[in-house]
Amino acid sequence: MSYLDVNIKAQLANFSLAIEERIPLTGIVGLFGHSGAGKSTLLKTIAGLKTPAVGDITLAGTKLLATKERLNVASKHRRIVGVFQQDSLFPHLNVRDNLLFGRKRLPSPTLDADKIIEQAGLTLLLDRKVTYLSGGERQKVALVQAILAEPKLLILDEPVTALDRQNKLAILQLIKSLYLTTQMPMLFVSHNMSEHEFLCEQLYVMENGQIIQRGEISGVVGQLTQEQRIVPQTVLKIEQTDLPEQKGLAGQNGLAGQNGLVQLRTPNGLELYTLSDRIIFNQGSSVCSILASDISVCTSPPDHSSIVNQLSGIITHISVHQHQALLTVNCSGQEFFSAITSYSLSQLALAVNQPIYLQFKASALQQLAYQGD
Ligand SMILES: Nc1ncnc2c1ncn2[C@@H]1O[C@H](COP(=O)(O)OP(=O)(O)OP(=O)(O)O)[C@@H](O)[C@H]1O
Repeated sequence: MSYLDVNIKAQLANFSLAIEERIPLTGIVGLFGHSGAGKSTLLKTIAGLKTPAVGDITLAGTKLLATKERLNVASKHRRIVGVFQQDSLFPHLNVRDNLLFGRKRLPSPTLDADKIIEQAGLTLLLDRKVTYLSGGERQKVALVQAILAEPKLLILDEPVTALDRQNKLAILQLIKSLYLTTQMPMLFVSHNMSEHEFLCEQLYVMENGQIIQRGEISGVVGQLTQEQRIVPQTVLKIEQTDLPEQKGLAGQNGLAGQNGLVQLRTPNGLELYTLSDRIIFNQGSSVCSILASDISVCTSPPDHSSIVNQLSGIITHISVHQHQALLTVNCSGQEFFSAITSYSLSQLALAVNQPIYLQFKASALQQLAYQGD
């Protein structure tokens, strides 16, 4: 396994950055932090765009910075490429030439460029000028351009923040599928936890110039919730909506099913209900979320309940902080988060590995983003 080792100290006016971290480059690694936490400063330092007062940075065994030895590899030689909120495509070049730009410098490229361009759905756009692309298409080109430069580390710094929600999921899904194809080390930075939950297995959390949490995403999310730093939510991929009565468009965006309910199905076969005005219907896949505070639990199957979403699962993790408890529950392979009081936790005598029933209203299931055809 390769690592990104960062051991740096920097002072920028009133802001101090102090990082001492060994980050395993496996899966897409998430970096979360609220505005001003120091994410951009850290990324710029890793990429060689800022030099800290003291420190060492080593990427996959190659030393990039060692201030004691006066070693500071120039940014352009670090083999670290970034994709940002705003792309920096060359306006005078077409899509093909933009895509292949960074590749020219590679002595022996290993990725199959045609295959990746096809995977990203860019083949038909190759001859088009980038000034004639939509925002989502431009970001796809920026992403594939970065991947085709075959960096040792790809930094994705808020890459979907500037996109409308219709394009967000398409780019997130593309990042995921390109990671699976290339296994390229990726550091994904965002202040949106849903995006991390969708993409990352490992998460690092920054605050005040330091990494304050690290580890497997569900554990980190649980911890942040308990400390009331974030509102936790379950993020679900939705594969299809398939009630036969969902025929005919209602309103601008949605499909009206029977009683205004729309049935959704996840890839693991869970069938859930939402309200027709909570979802933009499209034939493509979608992502929905439910706040942990909207999911309640029962130790026996709920009977005669008005709540339409009822699932059975197994408790896999419980974390308690003051008067709040966060349960992680596995239902047919999908993790759900439920926030309950520690009073309910003890009243119901809940424990890890215990079978349990979850309930949440249709109105609690909201769409995060959707992908068009
Ligand atoms: N050149 C500089 N001189 C002085 N202070 C700076 C400089 N660059 C950044 N800062 C300060 O460092 C802190 C961290 O900024 P940074 O941009 O790294 O945060 P961030 O987590 O990336 O935030 P955002 O998500 O809003 O981009 C901020 O308080 C910022 O004002």
